[in-house]
Amino acid sequence: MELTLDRLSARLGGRWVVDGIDATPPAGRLTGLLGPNGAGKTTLLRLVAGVLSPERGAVLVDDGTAVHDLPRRTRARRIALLEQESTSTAPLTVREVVALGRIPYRTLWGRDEDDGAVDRALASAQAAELADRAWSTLSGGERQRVHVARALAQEPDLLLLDEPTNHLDVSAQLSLLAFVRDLGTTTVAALHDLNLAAAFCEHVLVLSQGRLAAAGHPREVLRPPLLREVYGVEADVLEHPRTGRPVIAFHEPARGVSA
Ligand SMILES: Nc1ncnc2c1ncn2[C@@H]1O[C@H](COP(=O)(O)OP(=O)(O)OP(=O)(O)O)[C@@H](O)[C@H]1O
Repeated sequence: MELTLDRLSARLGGRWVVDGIDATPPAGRLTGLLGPNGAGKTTLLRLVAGVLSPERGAVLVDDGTAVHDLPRRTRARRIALLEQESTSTAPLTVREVVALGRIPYRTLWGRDEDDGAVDRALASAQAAELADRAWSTLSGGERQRVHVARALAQEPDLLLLDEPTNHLDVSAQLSLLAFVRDLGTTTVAALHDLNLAAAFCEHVLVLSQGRLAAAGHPREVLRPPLLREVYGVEADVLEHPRTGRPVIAFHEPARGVSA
């Protein structure tokens, strides 16, 4: 899906939390949404998903249709949002949780048009072995994989992931991001781990206090002056010996000096 953010702005609690963002995440690729705590990443993802309405500007898809003008069912089929720390307290099995992602595809009689979609999504998210478990008994990392499966079951054209690697061990983090990168779906993922973003993203957007501080390929964007300005950290940026991508080696903060 083609996606354009056009002067996108939203105010929460009387403050501009997303402030005039212009951006074009590349279609069919993985874009990392970066920035310190409170920078506006979650709010931006919710605006793009159409869950929140912008106060100014717009989110445009395809030939320039505003996300908010898409019919509800179309939006539910085409855009999946994996929220941070999604919870579900209902006594559901994992398969039932993933099947919630298929609701926009149910016919009037409640039948899914594609009864293989749930199994495909479970397999892709490496959660197939959890299918018959009770949701409430899963570990944090297992729950995260199931949430990813639910978003994949929606078979969206635009995948929005808020900290998808939360709770995942290193192997699961690498497999998830490699999978999402190779999916060919326009994906925007809020990430805190800059080295994961550097390794897997084609494009990164860096937010700072609601504004776009930088955008581009991680190699161009993730440089020491930007890391200092946006995150208040010192770092050396090296080159990965195998991939040529940036590897960020952070310095310890100086004692007694706050960022
Ligand atoms: N409903 C709300 N009312 C008032 N302020 C809000 C509301 N929701 C979010 N904010 C504020 O907006 C700012 C941006 O929040 P947001 O959750 O988008 O940031 P984030 O970049 O996702 O942060 P984190 O990395 O900590 O998850 C924060 O300062 C937050 O306190």
